Formats: sequence, C-alpha cells, structure tokens
Amino acid sequence: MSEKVSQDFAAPFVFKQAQESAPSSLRYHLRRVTITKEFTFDAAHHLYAYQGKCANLHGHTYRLIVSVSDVLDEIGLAIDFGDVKTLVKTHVVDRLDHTYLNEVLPPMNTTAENMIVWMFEEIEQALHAFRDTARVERLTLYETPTSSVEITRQEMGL
Ligand SMILES: Nc1nc2c(c(=O)[nH]1)N=C([C@H](O)[C@H](O)COP(=O)(O)OP(=O)(O)OP(=O)(O)O)CN2
Ligand SMILES: [Zn+2]
Repeated sequence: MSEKVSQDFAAPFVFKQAQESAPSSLRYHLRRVTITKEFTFDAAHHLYAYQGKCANLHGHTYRLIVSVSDVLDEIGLAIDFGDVKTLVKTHVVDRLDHTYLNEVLPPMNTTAENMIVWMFEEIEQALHAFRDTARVERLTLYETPTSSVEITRQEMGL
C-alpha cells in the first residue's frame, strides 16, 4: 500500500483521536453551525388593495437566501449544501418558478412579506421531516435588486 493511500485510510482515526483529546471548546462534533444557500426564480404577480404600479400584472426575478443550522456530524458537516438545495427547490422554488404567484400560492396578497412567511413554514416543515435536529434560522427574499424582506426563527415565534 502506498504511503498516500495508507494516510487516507488513517485520516478518520487520526481526526477522531484528535477531536476526543481536544479541549471541549475545540470539539467540533455536535457544535451547531448555520449554513447558507441562495436560489433565484422568476414569477409574475400583482398586489391587491394597493395604490400604485404593483397593482398591475408584472414580474420579478426573486432571490431567496436560506440559512439553516444543524449540529455537526463526525466529519464536521452540519447539513449538506446539496440536501438543502434539493429540499428548497422541491418545496418552494420549483413550485413558484415561471408561475403566476396569485394562482399558485395559497390565498394571500403576494407581498414579499406574506411570501416569506409561507416559505419559512414550507422549508421548516420539509427540513424537520428530513432531519429533526435541522432548523431554518433566517430567510431573505429579494423582490428586486434593491428591495428585500427577511425573517428570523425568533420572528416566526420558534
Ligand atoms: N413592503 C413591500 N412593499 C412593496 C412590495 C412588497 O411586497 N412589500 N411590492 C411591491 C411591488 O410588487 C414591486 O416589488 C415593486 O417594488 P419596488 O422596490 O418599488 O420596485 P422598483 O422596480 O420600482 O424599485 P427601484 O429599484 O426603486 O426602481 C411594491 N412595494
Ligand atoms: Zn412585484
């Protein structure tokens, strides 16, 4: 066996030993860390009971920024970016992309504020079903490059 291969085999054991002998403040396993993933989607909508141009049918390229926390596993990973991507796309982004939001979302005025509350509930439910230690910490939704809303776990009352 070459030296490189034997080092690769040894790495997890060396890592585990180093973690176990480290002071508790440096033991990364089980520490909670927040990771962030970004998405974009295009959709049309109009606002009800609104005086101004947004009462007319128009479209946006929305940008959604999702921050999720979980406890670190044995290899120092909170939750895989790829798993967050799949969950958010399946439960939110792909349901809204290239749609008319007023018809696709549950009955609501399609303000960015109402949308982000709905998104938080959808992502939190899907994430919790995926892994019960995972939590949505914060969402930010850009409706235009200069206009955004955000909501935290605390603001959701969780
Ligand atoms: N608090 C909110 N205000 C507005 C919302 C909203 O969801 N929450 N939505 C709209 C319109 O749908 C639309 O997003 C227009 O937003 P606005 O930032 O005014 O868009 P502009 O393109 O005019 O922005 P500029 O970058 O200033 O040109 C309206 N308000
Ligand atoms: Zn709009």
